[in-house]
Amino acid sequence: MANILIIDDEKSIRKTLTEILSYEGYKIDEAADGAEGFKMFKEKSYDAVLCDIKMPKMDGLEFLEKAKEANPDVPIVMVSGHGNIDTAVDAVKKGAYDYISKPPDLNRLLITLRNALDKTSLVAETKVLRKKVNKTPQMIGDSVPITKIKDTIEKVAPTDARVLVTGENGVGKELVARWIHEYSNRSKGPMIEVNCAAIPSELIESELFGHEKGSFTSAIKQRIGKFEQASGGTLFLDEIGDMSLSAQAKVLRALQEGKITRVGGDKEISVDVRVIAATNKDLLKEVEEKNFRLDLYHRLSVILIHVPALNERSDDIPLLVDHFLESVCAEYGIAKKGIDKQAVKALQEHRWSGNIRELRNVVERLVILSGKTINADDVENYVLPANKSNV
Ligand SMILES: Nc1ncnc2c1ncn2[C@@H]1O[C@H](COP(=O)(O)OP(=O)(O)OP(=O)(O)O)[C@@H](O)[C@H]1O
Repeated sequence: MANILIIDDEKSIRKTLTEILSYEGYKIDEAADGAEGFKMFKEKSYDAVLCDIKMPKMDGLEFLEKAKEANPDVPIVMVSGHGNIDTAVDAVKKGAYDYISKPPDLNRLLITLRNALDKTSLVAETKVLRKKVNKTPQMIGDSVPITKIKDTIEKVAPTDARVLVTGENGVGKELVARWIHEYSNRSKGPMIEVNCAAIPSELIESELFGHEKGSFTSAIKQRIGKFEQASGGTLFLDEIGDMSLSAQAKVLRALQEGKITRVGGDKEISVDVRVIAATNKDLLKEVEEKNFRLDLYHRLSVILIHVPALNERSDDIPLLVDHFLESVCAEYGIAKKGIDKQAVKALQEHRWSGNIRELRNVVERLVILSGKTINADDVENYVLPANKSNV
């Protein structure tokens, strides 16, 4: 339930507001002047504040100014007497959410407050989403291979060199690509990802290079391809080993000449793109088997980064477990659970498939099924082969 702070020097007004709002289920704190109110505002987190304008010590406007500085996201509703409607309007200009007049009209009070609280939850939601959308996840680990990878990323990122990232499924290849982009001079540009394995071979060319209207039956509109979308940024070609030979020929040309032509078009379009590719296949073997072009392989693999599977860097497991414990518990909205040394050791000795997502799932399962501190018995009981049930 929402926490509301009421600041008013008139006891009777505080009492009325508190009665109405408590009845509606809000949790209320009261302060008798701006100074006391500001002290409480700093100490506790409120979802909204109702603040009188004329008060001794610190008046409503001063409170508003200070509170906006301390936490601009909390909506403040001014409560104004007859004489100071103008000041209330002024307060709204200075950042107050709205104002209500004394004596407070019940409906207007409740509606204003509800709107203000909706705003608070929207602001909070947007923050969470923004964090989710914008942030490249951390690359956890200080094992020798991960440290080397981080060093290489730092060296390679500012150049425009093409990078081929190899490794099994889910070992963190995309994360490597994201960090190269993030540390590069192109980080303000887009990072566009294409999963070559997920797109049917007859559509991959139009996906990569775009098409002109009417170039094939379903081409109803002109379409801009991923190469053009990534211009000024980075194009991440994931699962490149699954790309058809005819698309490979066109990608090769795009890399050689820095130009593409849309499917069904005849105009050459220059693109300024850095390409990072990834694969879980042995590309040289694919070359031998004539599934992959050697010339494209050479173009893509100026820098090679191999990301080892989890079993080859078990030194990183304690850090990864701690990291996932923190993020899983935060997602569930619970305090971070502990894990004892034996449990960590048991996780380190487990035969992992190599996929980091598997470790995260296991941590999530342990968080759900174990007590406050995860112990070795929990690991024994809950970290089971996929075909066994937890009960
Ligand atoms: N070193 C790491 N620290 C923390 N999280 C990691 C690390 N490596 C990978 N992850 C996380 O594990 C998940 C899988 O990583 P990612 O998608 O980069 O792997 P991938 O090799 O590209 O997978 P795929 O082969 O399925 O395309 C992601 O959620 C990623 O953020």
